[in-house]
Amino acid sequence: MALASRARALLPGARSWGAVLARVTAQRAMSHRVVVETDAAAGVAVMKFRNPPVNSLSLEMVTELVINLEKLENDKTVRGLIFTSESPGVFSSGLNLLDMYGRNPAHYAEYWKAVQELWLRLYQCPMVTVATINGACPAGGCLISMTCDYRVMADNPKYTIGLNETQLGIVAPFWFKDTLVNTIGYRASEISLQLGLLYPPAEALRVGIVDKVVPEDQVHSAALAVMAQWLAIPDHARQLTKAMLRKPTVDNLVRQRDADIQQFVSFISRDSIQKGLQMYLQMLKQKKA
Ligand SMILES: CCCCC/C=C\CCCC/C=C/C(=O)SCCNC(=O)CCNC(=O)[C@H](O)C(C)(C)COP(=O)(O)OP(=O)(O)OC[C@H]1O[C@@H](n2cnc3c(N)ncnc32)[C@H](O)[C@@H]1OP(=O)(O)O
Repeated sequence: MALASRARALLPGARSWGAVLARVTAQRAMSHRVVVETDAAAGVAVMKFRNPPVNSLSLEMVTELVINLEKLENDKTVRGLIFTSESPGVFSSGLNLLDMYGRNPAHYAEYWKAVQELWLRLYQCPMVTVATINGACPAGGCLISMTCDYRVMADNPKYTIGLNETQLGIVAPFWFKDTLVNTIGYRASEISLQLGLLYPPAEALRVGIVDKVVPEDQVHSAALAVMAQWLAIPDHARQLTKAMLRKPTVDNLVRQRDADIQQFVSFISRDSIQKGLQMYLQMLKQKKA
């Protein structure tokens, strides 16, 4: 789908092409939450998250990620893509709680559609994708990294990774669960998802939610070495294999996208869930104080 069509699909409030482009352009002009650096000779791009303070996946950030991904997919010189945080400490704090709290149903629906779109695009990405996890990586941050072909994590015990949704009193949707099961297996997912576990690096490696743990100062060179290994495989063979492996999981969401949006809107709008999110946000503030 062309960039403008994608933008229009993601920004349903906009009534015309001009409005879509004006809105996207305005978002871009305001800030760049995603920085892309491309090494054309190596055929590798690095996408850095830059959404202070904690790289939360706000609607604007998700939209920028989707637009940048589409641009890179259309650039035939780029075969590999590395995700990382521009500022070590937090890879991504996950979905933006402020897009899920205190908003109206139309906003929740728009947000969820954009999050679905990001996952669908990342999970089916034809490029080799490597997550360089150089900070905390809960919930939606973990989801993004699990969509990648390979995960390298910095060996810092302060950093944790996992789907911790139940700890917030919310439920990871089925496609988050499917992605986890595909990554660490069914039994480990039963334990991990119900308890909302966040794993420090050594445990993350043991359970298989990351593939490699390296000293913090080597995390980027390790990701580049992994990328070189994967890029040695002919693209067409690797891409078809990836598509074959991931198609059933993708189809599962594609079949029920609208129902999933409705379920999200109805779940997140519940008073009890809103109350829980409010308390969680307060807890984050108090922890800081
Ligand atoms: C049955 C049907 C089901 C259908 C589906 C329905 C439902 C829902 C599914 C939803 C799936 C959700 C996925 C998610 O990703 S939810 C987000 C989960 N994220 C977290 O739990 C992480 C929370 N944050 C932290 O743990 C920490 O902030 C940190 C990432 C470890 C970084 O710590 P630190 O550097 O110490 O920063 P602070 O904690 O001080 O935070 C700085 C400010 O940032 C705000 N913050 C943090 N995380 C988020 C976030 N995810 N979204 C928005 N804002 C966030 C924090 O409140 C501070 O704000 P302040 O400066 O105003 O106090």
